[in-house]
Amino acid sequence: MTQAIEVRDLRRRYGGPRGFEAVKGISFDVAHGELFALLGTNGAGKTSTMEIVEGLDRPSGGTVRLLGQDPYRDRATVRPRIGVMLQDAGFPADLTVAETARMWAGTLPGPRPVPEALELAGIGHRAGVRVKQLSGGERRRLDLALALLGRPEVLFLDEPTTGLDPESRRNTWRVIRDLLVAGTTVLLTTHYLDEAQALADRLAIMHTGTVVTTGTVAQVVSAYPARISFSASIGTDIPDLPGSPTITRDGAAVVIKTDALQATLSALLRWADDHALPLHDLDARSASLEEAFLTIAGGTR
Ligand SMILES: Nc1ncnc2c1ncn2[C@@H]1O[C@H](COP(=O)(O)OP(=O)(O)OP(=O)(O)O)[C@@H](O)[C@H]1O
Repeated sequence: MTQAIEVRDLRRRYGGPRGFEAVKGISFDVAHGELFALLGTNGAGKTSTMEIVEGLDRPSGGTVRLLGQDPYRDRATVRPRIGVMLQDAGFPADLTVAETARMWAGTLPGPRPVPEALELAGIGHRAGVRVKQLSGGERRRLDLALALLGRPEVLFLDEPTTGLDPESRRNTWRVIRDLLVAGTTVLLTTHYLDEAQALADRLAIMHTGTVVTTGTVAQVVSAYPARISFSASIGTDIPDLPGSPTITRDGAAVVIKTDALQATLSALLRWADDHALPLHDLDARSASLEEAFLTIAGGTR
């Protein structure tokens, strides 16, 4: 079966052939019904990538297939099958929520009933309110409702929960999960790593226009070392430990990074027991998505 989205060696240069290359030859696939998250530092190229996959922009190099078609050239046939959550849909602020949705629905073939889309996005209770009176979070929900109006097969969500309070974020996550269960494919950008962890089947971490790592959360995280930290009396000699860990000390604070958490930790605890040495503030954990991200953002991998 073909993928819902296929991106091959995608490039996007701004300002002509000698201009700035914001996306430097990236490749990824998104299967039907999958949520793929693009993560990355500011300016990494996520929005540039998203806009090309949506068909808003032409690549400077490489190819993109969206639902088997070229999203830029075949935009007229692809557009009705996708939903894009715009940051600011640009409707008159004097219209009410329901009027805005009806106006948008008027441009779509076979849209959902407006009340259904508003309820789905959790903004049904504000249907009669003028857009200019909505809070920032309510605006984001209206943006989501508009994206859902066309019953999209592929949904593009560019930072969908930025500015939402924690409860609204979780409501939006529920909406997204329900859409995935119903078979919708989702391409998401987010700065919230917990959002990617909660929703993404697979993800890519971008940095300065390239994909540095991609895979499931577990696959991405497994490439980074686990971390053990504790405080020990200054002058204590830490023994050789299995797993070839790197050990750094700052006064009494010790940080051990290892690819073999269980073996390193077991040996450390045995050694501490044998010497009746208390390890204060002992903490041991596998790498997190945040650590992988920060390592990449810091340019150390
Ligand atoms: N129209 C444009 N003309 C020139 N440069 C642009 C244009 N759009 C984006 N860029 C540049 O391309 C790079 C990538 O921008 P992009 O918006 O794709 O990054 P991003 O990963 O979405 O960042 P953020 O997380 O800050 O939204 C940035 O350096 C940006 O300044």
